[in-house]
Amino acid sequence: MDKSVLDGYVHAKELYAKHGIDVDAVLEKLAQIKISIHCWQGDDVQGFLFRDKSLSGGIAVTGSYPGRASTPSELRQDLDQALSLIPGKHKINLHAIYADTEEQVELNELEPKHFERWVEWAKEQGLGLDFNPTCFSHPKADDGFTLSHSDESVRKFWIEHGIASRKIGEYFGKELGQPCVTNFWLPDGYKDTPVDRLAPRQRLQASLDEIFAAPVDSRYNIDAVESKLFGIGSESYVVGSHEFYLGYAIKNGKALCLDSGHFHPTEVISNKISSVLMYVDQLLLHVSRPVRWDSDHVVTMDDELLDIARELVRGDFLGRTHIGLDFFDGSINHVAAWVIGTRNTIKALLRAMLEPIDQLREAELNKDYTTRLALFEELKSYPYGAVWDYYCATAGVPVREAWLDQVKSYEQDVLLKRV
Ligand SMILES: C[C@H](O)[C@H](O)[C@@H](O)C(=O)CO
Ligand SMILES: [Mn+2]
Repeated sequence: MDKSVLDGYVHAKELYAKHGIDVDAVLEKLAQIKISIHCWQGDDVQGFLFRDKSLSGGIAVTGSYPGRASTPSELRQDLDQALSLIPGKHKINLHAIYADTEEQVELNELEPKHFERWVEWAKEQGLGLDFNPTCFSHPKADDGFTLSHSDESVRKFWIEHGIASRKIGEYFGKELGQPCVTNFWLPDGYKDTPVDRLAPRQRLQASLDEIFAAPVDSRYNIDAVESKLFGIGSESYVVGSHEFYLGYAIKNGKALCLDSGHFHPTEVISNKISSVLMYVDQLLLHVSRPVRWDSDHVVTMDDELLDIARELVRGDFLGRTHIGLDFFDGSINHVAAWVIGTRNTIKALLRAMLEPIDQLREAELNKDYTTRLALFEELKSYPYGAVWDYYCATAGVPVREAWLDQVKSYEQDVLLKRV
């Protein structure tokens, strides 16, 4: 290890120790945290099942950076490259449209066998897998409705897809020895003001009830539901709103997914975590970065990312929270996007773990808000970067921006050679 990295770490350890923080213990804990890295950043949410179908569901990728993956092997190759630059062992989050099969298979007919190659690869790499039914980019979702559709045959198709998805999740969990989180997000909603806000929600509830009634082993598969405020084309009304899913998750013992881009622009999910976890057992996060809308920008070290990490650490919620990422930026190198967003998320957790929480809590309880504020501010310039560098070095991944050279070489050698 570079001597300056080690020296920096030794100095940082001393400073944090003065606040009672055992930095070595923090790093051991950090290494246990798995981030669920979303496969869809790698190919602009295109998938492999319906290559001619463009992205729908009110979400959008902008940018045409060259080299995006167009086969499952390419996507895995790119993920391997990204993972070699990210410290720790993580999970990969797949959508149904990422099935690796030569068969022309419909979404409601998907089976574990269509994902065998993903499982093989995950085993080789020591990764977990998460899953999502894909309720968009499909002819049966073209009018903007899926599980809440008023046409029974369309609704049935999506119910079957939901059941098939949970079985695939169960298979992932069983094969990989760690539960798979299967997350339900659907775009259903109206562009303009509806007359009837209730009936679609009743239909969605009935569909979910039917999907979750299918026997699936909860040791291997965890069901999650994800709300949204609005999408492109569903600006006035979204069936699966926050209140709908919060209620559904509490009533039915499901995990709730909070996506940081799915609320009003000034509303933050960091402030929801402690409340939600009082009533639901497990939380799924889609860490993203909304810029003015649900734009799914790459996660940066901004205040909200830090506040999310702080809430998870201060509330001791890491054991009940599945931390997933959800961004898709087609204007930059696809591998770099994963590396930047994932490293930032882990780094934010590290920063949160390096806070003298007991000391801060004591100041707050004693109404010594001066000390609380002074510590908050001074801690901002504590040398967490030196701890991060040491963590990367010991995990065998590049220190600081050295990873960028590797991504640039990979771009030259692999990405730009793709046709
Ligand atoms: C592709 C994802 O499932 C999707 O981004 C969803 O999670 C979402 O956040 C939609 O806005
Ligand atoms: Mn999401």
